[in-house]
Amino acid sequence: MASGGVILSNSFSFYQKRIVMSSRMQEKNGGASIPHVLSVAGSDSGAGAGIQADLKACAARGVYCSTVITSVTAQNTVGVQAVHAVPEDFVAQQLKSVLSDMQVDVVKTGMLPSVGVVKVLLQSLTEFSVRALVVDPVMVSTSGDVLAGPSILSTFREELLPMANIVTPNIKEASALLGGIRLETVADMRNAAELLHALGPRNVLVKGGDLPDSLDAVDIFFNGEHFYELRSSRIKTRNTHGTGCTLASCIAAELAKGSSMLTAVRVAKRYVETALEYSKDILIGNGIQGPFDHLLRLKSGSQSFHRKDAFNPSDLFLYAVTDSGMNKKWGRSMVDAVAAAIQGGATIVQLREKDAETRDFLETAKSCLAVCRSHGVPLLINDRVDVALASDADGVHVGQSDMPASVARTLLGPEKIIGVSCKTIEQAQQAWIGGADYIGCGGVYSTNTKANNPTVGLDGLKTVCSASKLPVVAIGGINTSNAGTVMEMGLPNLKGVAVVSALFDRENVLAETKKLHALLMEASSSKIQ
Ligand SMILES: Cc1ncc(COP(=O)(O)OP(=O)(O)O)c(N)n1
Ligand SMILES: Cc1ncsc1CCOP(=O)(O)O
Ligand SMILES: [Mg+2]
Repeated sequence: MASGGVILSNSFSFYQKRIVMSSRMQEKNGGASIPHVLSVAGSDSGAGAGIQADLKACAARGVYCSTVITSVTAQNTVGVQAVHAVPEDFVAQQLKSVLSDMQVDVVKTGMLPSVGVVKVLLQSLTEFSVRALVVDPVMVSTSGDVLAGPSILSTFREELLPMANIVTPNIKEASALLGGIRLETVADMRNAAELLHALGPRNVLVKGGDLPDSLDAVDIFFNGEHFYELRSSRIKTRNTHGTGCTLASCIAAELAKGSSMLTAVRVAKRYVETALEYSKDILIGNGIQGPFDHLLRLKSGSQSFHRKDAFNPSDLFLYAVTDSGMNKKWGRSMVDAVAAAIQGGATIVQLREKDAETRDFLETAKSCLAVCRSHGVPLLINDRVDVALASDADGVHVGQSDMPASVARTLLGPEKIIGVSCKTIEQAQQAWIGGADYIGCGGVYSTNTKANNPTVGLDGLKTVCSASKLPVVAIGGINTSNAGTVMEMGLPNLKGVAVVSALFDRENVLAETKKLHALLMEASSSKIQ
């Protein structure tokens, strides 16, 4: 077994020290520590790589990230215009500030511009215990600019790599570390991984993204015993600036959370692939290589991101809630039914699939979303936050026995719409506290669509509407013969009606939706006068 690695995971003295330290911290602060990565790297003014990428990657992976800046680069998507090295004693000062105060789990290195900086780092690591060292041997930027000269190679080989728990070179870096050997095939990468491992790091990941003539991106992971060929399909995008820094930071983050090395590498690869796929079309800067979106939020075409208002309560005016059984009975597809309802005047749609297989539900959601988006009508998913996330729908509607609104909000983020079914003032209050956007109140009248659902009647609706801090939509047994009555009551916060059978258990969805829409328009205009 290699002798390298800052801390051997089975090192008794290390754990003794850590246990003493953390219990002391908790005694003092009374709180729990959170996984912590320290990034020792250079700053990228364009924020695609370097310290900025490390911060975003750790944030995306739910890990705290502190920073020691080794160098400040003037950089954009065109290239590196200038480099200003931070004096070595000031790098040492930053290291001391962080490590003497904070409980760092994993140190991740990026740009280490001089032998002196490497030595300062190694000295700090002998003074302060951390659980692992992840070395991304940054030498050349993706634009081809040199970030660490050849003079540093022997220090990397002889002093840094033996301390590393993992080193993550790309093909050019692996070649440079091994004296310029040719790396052109997967077999060459395996050979390089073995040679690098012999220098002392406990694990090696040789990244094959730059390997010519390959449809897949192949990385070789070697732990001293086994080789793993980690393959993923190559994503066609210009937005790959910072992938190396991000991958290494993500490995560090997963290690800090307690993953094994192989799991950390696998998770990190999947995360980078997802982020690249998600942001393959975003446009930042005019150079040939752009940054990507670590937080998966800038995706072009995502209407929900670009929507000006996260939620407009007037969208609740005519709320169409689907039912696949009814649509099947009348011989039409879900997409056709949704399109007809929108054409007839539905202002929001909820996909309510109680019996569908998850895979079919997701496909239906995606198809319906395309229709809804093309008409600017929000699409919500009934019950299933996972399907809402996977389809990028505009939100969810949850009931009292479904996922709590507060949890759905955490998962879906601030922009998505969340509706909650409420029959009482207390439930309405809880929905508001939980971060919901609206409440659905009912059943107002009895219905065959939802079994075992006690009605609240018009009185119950009135009680909830009067107390609610959120906009309300009435649901349950509402149709063309009673919708006018509901709306003409002029209840505070009542914005519209939600209907299933009155639209979808009918032969002509378009005609029925138009009829209900006209009636609601009339009821709301009579309310204004
Ligand atoms: C707009 C709207 N209001 C209420 C409901 C009912 O939701 P829930 O109580 O979770 O019952 P199910 O629909 O899941 O059976 C709703 N779907 N939409
Ligand atoms: C889902 C739901 N939640 C309360 S009543 C109800 C069913 C509404 O269906 P319909 O409009 O056919 O009465
Ligand atoms: Mg439900």
